[in-house]
Amino acid sequence: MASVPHPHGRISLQATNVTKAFESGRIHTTVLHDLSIDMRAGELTLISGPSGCGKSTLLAILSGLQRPDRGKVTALGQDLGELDMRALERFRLLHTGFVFQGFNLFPALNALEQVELPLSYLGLSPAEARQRATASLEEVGLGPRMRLRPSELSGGEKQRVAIARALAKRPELLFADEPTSALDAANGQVVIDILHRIARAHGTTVLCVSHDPRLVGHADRVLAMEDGRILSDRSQPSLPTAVPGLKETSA
Ligand SMILES: Nc1ncnc2c1ncn2[C@@H]1O[C@H](COP(=O)(O)OP(=O)(O)OP(=O)(O)O)[C@@H](O)[C@H]1O
Repeated sequence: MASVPHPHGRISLQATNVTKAFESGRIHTTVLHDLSIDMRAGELTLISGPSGCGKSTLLAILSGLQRPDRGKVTALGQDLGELDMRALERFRLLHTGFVFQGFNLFPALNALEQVELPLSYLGLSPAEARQRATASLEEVGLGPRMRLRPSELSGGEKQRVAIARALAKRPELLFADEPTSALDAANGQVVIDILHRIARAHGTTVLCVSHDPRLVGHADRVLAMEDGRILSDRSQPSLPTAVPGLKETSA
């Protein structure tokens, strides 16, 4: 698998006139209204907004997990609507990483094994998988703790394992759905700063959705969403992302 890094600043992910509705019995709810946005490589974009405004649905559509009813999603130059289910799955495997609120770790595996496991699906040899997994865990500051299982790690550390697992695939697109909501303020800040550093260091397009207002200052760009629409779109000078214990990587 050769994943070519998308140049920093280049538009890498785009939604054009996307509409999505759900039917529940006789109730028809339009969750996304003719929404258009684009995101750039090397940036952390935060989509913030109240519960139920459509953030997770938008993330699912942008990542190819769901299809829009109308409109188009272009990821890394590929119109996702042109891909059948199998091709879409392959696209996601090769190019995307996900981080979720609940970490989604296997209780019986240590941190190193959690990160190695998905690399086998990419066809990496065990030696390559180990080398990549180790590098990713070191990058998120967990080098010394990589032999520990989830029950032996704090919430913040578990989320860092989940980030390392996504990072080890070297995805061009990294999606995070409420990655800090199970964490206290300090750990939440470390997690968002790690995601920010990944965008910078690897040219990754990082899209994070959250209703946590504390994250706003840590993103390159903040899209405020309400009732299925983008209300404001603000780029901002980003804060330094020095995280104690993290390995420095060059951009
Ligand atoms: N599969 C589905 N079937 C029916 N309704 C759905 C489905 N998925 C989402 N919805 C509805 O769409 C609306 C938006 O949901 P979504 O999860 O995208 O919002 P959100 O902004 O991410 O909320 P939260 O911050 O609480 O996670 C909600 O009213 C939800 O009930």
